Amino acid sequence: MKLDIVTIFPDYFAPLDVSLLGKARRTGLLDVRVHDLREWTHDRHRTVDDTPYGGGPGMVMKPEPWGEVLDTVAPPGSDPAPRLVVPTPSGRPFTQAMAAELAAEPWLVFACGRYEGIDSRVVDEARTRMRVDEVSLGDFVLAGGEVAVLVMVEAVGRLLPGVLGNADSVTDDSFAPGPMESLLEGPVYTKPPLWRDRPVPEVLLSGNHGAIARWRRDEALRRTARNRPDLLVRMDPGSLDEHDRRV
Ligand SMILES: COC(=O)COc1cccc(COC(=O)c2cn[nH]c2)c1
Repeated sequence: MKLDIVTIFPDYFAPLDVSLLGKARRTGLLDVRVHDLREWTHDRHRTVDDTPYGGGPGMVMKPEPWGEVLDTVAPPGSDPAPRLVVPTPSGRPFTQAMAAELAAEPWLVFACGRYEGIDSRVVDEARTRMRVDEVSLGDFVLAGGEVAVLVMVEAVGRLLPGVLGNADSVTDDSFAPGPMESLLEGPVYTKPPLWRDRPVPEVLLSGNHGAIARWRRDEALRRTARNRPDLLVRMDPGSLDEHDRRV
């Protein structure tokens, strides 16, 4: 997969050289390129922002540099065209399903907004020649898109075959399709069996895989009911059996 990231703070993406994603880059699974938007400015001060039309606080990112960098990074007529992903508080919610969808794309371009945002004509113009997704990571405001892009690159990158050591840990993710879909992960344990007078739940040491699976589902249901009741109401009632309802 090819990833292009456009930002005024390229150093934010140094972390992509470490850990899993660093290995994926070195093995060629991921081809990540970071572009400094200021290289597409032509004035002495390398200006990327200006005051908002209609007044109001803060600054808006000028359209010209964005138009030029997107023309360079994703020349009109590129085939396949890339998918442009723009993190923004006013976007569609980013979910595991969207991460999986993006992981199937051959080429993603991430645009990191700053200040009050990017001149809206940039996204409008980009839509004429590529798919554009304005994506929100949650109901909060960051100073810019860089951290949001790091989150999305990690969420997408770990789904790429070969990037993660153990493919199984992707299939039983929270929110991954299957019987535990849209349930939160339950508690996990490892050695020692007793730690500061706290034992590991007996069932997990029993070797009774049916009982272990049931216990894990019960714990996932309990945690979901406690922390994310909204997920439970969204679940298909058919996927909850009599036992589930009593948990
Ligand atoms: C068209 O898109 C834009 O103009 C994007 O502009 C901005 C401006 C400021 C900050 C950000 C980063 O995104 C978030 O803060 C964010 C995403 N999810 N939750 C919070 C982006």
